Amino acid sequence: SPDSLPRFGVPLPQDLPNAEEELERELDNIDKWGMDIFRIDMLTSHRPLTCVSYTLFEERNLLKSFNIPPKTFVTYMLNIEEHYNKEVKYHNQVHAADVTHSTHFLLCAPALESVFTDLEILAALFAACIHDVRHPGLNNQFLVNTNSELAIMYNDESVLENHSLAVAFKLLQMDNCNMLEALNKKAVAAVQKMVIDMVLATDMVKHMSLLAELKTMVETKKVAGSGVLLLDNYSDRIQVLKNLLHCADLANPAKPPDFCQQWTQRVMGEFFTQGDLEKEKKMEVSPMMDRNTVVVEKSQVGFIDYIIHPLWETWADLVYPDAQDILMYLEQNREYYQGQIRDSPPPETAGETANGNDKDKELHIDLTL
Ligand SMILES: COc1ccc(C2=NN(C3CCN(C(=O)CN4C(=O)CCC4=O)CC3)C(=O)[C@@H]3CC=CC[C@H]23)cc1OC
Ligand SMILES: [Mg+2]
Ligand SMILES: [Zn+2]
Repeated sequence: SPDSLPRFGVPLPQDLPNAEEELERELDNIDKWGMDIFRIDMLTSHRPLTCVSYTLFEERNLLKSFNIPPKTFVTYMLNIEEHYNKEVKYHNQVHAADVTHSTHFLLCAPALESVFTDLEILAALFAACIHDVRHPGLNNQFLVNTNSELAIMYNDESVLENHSLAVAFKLLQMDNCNMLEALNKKAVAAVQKMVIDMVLATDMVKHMSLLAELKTMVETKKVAGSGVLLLDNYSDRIQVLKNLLHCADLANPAKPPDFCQQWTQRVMGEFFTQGDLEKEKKMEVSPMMDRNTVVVEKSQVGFIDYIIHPLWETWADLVYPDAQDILMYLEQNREYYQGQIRDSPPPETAGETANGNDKDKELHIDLTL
């Protein structure tokens, strides 16, 4: 019947004869880290978020568990997807779909089996879907420095993250969009609080404190007899979910090389666009955003060494040995970028060269050779 939903929630491109079977093949990898979200974006006419979230909610039986009418779920998700910015090169609906899929994968870790309730899983997937909605392709610092409407609205505090949350909960109130309508008030309040806590934790200013807490949790890790994590209070449970979403948001360098490199191109495209705008406005250009000075490969090595590896190494300890393959991809990608850096000589110690000779003399010798 006309009002029945398409199989994957979204209409498929008419000009692709076997789009449905191609899409089915890609979605067969939905429980694998290497699922090709870029191909799903293409096969769904750029609605990967609705397609992936619908597939995941069906697979996890969350629509039935919470009496979410499929039509309502899809209507809401299409609405959310529409509110991601297609012109933004990185923080668009493909990133949201990718983070939602990565969140699902991380929740599947054996160390987390039966640890989280369906309500907590719904909250985590929902948070991933909406966490960057209405992202303008500009960072918080830019919005604050330019006294933007958003920065004033949110008093300079996690401006983008607050905005995404407000938009997501506002859209729930639109016609036929309230996917949480069948939940009782207490459950809705619990989901809303968890989603707010998780999305606010994706603001990179929270990274160091989040990682420090995760390290403490790993050091004092309580494990049940079956080997799964023991989390017996809200604070510990939400702390793991915050870090899980943060890891999913910082998963690009830990993905198969060709996906990692596509994400790098996209994020640098977005960063350089902001850098150009900062130059235009005679502002100081933000770190990693000056297309004339940035060495992309060096930025990736620095990003991996200072941010990504410390986080993922700690996460991998928490769920040991479930994230070992992810760590492998991360180390492989780090080596790739390190190898791409035009071979600069090894760092010299002050005043003398690598083999201990006096710099000037060696330079002299070179010149006369
Ligand atoms: C695929 O590649 C990237 C994907 C996402 C980001 C994000 N970056 N950021 C901050 C930018 C400023 N930061 C740094 O400069 C960190 N840093 C150092 O301090 C030394 C070297 C280095 O890179 C912290 C992260 C974001 O805030 C984005 C939004 C949320 C999550 C990650 C995103 C960066 C990527 O490649 C550099
Ligand atoms: Mg964000
Ligand atoms: Zn994000």
